[in-house]
Amino acid sequence: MFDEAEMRDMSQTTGPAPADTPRRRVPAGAHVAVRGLGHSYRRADGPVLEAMDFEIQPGEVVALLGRSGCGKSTLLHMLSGLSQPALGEVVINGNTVQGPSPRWVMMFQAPSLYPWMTVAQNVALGLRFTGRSGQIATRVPEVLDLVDLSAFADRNAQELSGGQQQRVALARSLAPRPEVLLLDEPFSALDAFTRRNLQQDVRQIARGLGLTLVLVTHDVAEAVRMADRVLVLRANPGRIAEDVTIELDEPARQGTCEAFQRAHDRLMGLYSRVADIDTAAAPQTI
Ligand SMILES: Nc1ncnc2c1ncn2[C@@H]1O[C@H](COP(=O)(O)OP(=O)(O)OP(=O)(O)O)[C@@H](O)[C@H]1O
Repeated sequence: MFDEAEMRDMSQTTGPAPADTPRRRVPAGAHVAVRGLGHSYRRADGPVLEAMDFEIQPGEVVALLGRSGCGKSTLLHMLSGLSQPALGEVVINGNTVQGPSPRWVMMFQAPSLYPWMTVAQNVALGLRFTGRSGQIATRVPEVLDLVDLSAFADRNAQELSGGQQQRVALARSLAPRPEVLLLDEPFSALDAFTRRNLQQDVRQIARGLGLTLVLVTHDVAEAVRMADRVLVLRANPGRIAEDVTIELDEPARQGTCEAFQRAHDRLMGLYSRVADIDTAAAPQTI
C-alpha cells in the first residue's frame, strides 16, 4: 500500500510539473452544503426528509446514523445527484448538484462487479465510464495498490471474497479521483473482522487522499470507528437530531481502549434517545 504522503501526492497535484519545481497542491476533498433540503416520494405519505441544513468540510468523514426508514439513503442519493430533492439543494464546492458526476461517487452495499471480468478490468470501468480511458494503464495499478489488491489484478472478480470484492468496488470508485465518496452501508454484508479491517482502511485511504467521505450506517461502532462527525437522524420526517464530533485519535479508533468505549457509549446514548422519541411519536397498535 502507499503511505499517506504518497497518496496525497497522487491526489492533490494539479497536472504535470517540472521535476525540480514543487507541484501546486489543492485540497482533494470538496466542501458540501445541504440547504433547506426536503423531500416527499408521494404527497399522501408526507415528507421523508425535512428542513435539512448542514455543511461538510473538505476532507471530513461524516456518518449519517439513523434507524431503518429515517431517510438516510434518500439523503445520500440526493448528495450523489442520483435523485433531486423536492425542496432545497445540495451544493458541492459552490456548484448545485444536478446529476451524477465522477466528482461525487456513490458506493453501494453490493459491490456490483462484472464476475467474468478481471479485477483490473472492473476497476478500469470506473475510468472508461467517465471518459478517462487514457489513464487506465497508470491509474488502475495505483488504485489497486491503494486497496491492497495488486496481487489480484488478473483474477476474475467472482474468485474474490466479499470483502475483496468491496475493495475492488472501492478502487473502481476511487479511480476517477472523486472529491466526495458516498458509502451506503457498504460493509453490512461482511463478517465482523472483514468489516472492521475495511472500516479502518477506508478511513485511512480517505484521510490520505483528503477525500470528503459520507457514509450511511445503523451501526454505532462503525460510526465511532470511521467518522469525524456523526449526524444522528430522526424519522418521520427525517431530520438532524444531533450533530456529534468524534474526537478520537487513530489508534483509539481501533476500538480496544476506554476512550473508544466512552465515545461509543455517549453516541449510543444520544442515538437511543433519538430512537425512543421516534418510537413514541410513531403510530402504535396494541
Ligand atoms: N422510491 C421510493 N418510493 C417511495 N417511497 C420510498 C422510496 N424510497 C424510499 N422510500 C421511503 O422513504 C423512507 C426513507 O427511506 P430510506 O431508504 O431513505 O431510509 P433509510 O434510513 O436509508 O432506511 P434503511 O436504513 O432501512 O436503508 C421510507 O419510508 C421508505 O419506505
